[in-house]
Amino acid sequence: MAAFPFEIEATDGKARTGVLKTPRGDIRTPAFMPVGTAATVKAMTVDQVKDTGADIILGNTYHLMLRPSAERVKRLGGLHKFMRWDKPILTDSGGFQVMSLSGISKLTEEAVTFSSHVDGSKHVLTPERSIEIQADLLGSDIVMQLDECVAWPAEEARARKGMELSARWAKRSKDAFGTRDTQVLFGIQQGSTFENLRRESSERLREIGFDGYAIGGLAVGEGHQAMCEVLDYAPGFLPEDRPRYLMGVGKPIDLVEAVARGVDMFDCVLPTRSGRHGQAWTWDGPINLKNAKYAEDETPLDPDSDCPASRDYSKAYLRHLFKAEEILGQVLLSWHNIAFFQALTAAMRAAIAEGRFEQFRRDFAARHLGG
Ligand SMILES: Nc1nc2c(CCNCC3CCCC3)c3[nH]c(NCCc4ccccc4)nc3cc2c(=O)[nH]1
Repeated sequence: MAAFPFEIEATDGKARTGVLKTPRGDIRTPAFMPVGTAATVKAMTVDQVKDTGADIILGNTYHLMLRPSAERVKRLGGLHKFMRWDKPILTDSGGFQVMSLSGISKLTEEAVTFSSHVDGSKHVLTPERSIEIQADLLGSDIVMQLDECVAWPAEEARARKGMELSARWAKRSKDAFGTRDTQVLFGIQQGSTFENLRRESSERLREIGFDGYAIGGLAVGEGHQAMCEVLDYAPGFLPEDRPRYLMGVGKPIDLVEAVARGVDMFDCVLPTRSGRHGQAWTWDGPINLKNAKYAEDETPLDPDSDCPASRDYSKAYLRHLFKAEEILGQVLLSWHNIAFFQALTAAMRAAIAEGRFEQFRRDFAARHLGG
């Protein structure tokens, strides 16, 4: 019996809508998970994040093990208490962040060793240590195996090596995790853009057995089309009765096209990162609020939204805040963008439940990409 029941309430083609039930609360899928890298969803309070409708956020092993250290978070009561977020938290295992953030790093069968981008100190991440940090010290609800995300493009032989290492680390992660009744472990499918490797990766993960399955190794530069081509088959290799989480994705159109191919969960820094730089995501596509055309535009970003940042402030005011480099601009736009991503997933859940997802998908693309 899975530790977290996943109830699929409706399907429409390959798209699914359901609920992943956890001791800290239900996660409605399709779900967008805001990224809370250093124990904060940047520029937002946890009450604002909750206000957007987010059911779960991400925490980050890599950042928190470097600062303030996982042991200190543990001594302070764990990540939920530390940051005052009482709903579910999913933590990534840290390997991906090492490869993309830290300077010197070495990857062997045993571990990833690296020097901190904060103070240059040396650190070691093994599958076992990552599980200890996530499950025992941070106390996250959904734990990710340590994996190797192979850079794109990759030769098949290189992609196979990374997939097989990740599969061996999946086993070590599962053994270290053991059986727990209030936390779960997700495996991560690898294999770059090779269908046979993706299938093999999935078979190895299913043999080991996980409560949920992530699709890794994508959104690494391959582009929307190539990602969709992999998603035409990769989700289907994973158990259909367990959640499928596409890591690091993505733009609104990526979410819609991935849901159409059977994906349930997403995370991306895009809404918060682009918000801090003045980019607002809307049903009519992204807009850059620093653009002079908004200088006297008194309309809000979305008058129909229940998010104050989207409904109550004029584009003229938001533009002013960015031109004046006022912190409030970053706060309001992060809030708006997260609220938009939550409104998008809520609209997809409703469309699937009502059997009209294909129409939603066509209408969304026409309006959002229409220009
Ligand atoms: N374990 C693991 N993590 C991956 C991640 C990190 C997901 N977010 C983690 C959060 C935890 C805290 C930080 C992030 C990925 N992120 C991306 N693309 C991001 C692309 C992107 C980059 C910048 C802006 C927008 C999109 N591909 C990913 C692949 C993997 C993977 O195979 N394995």
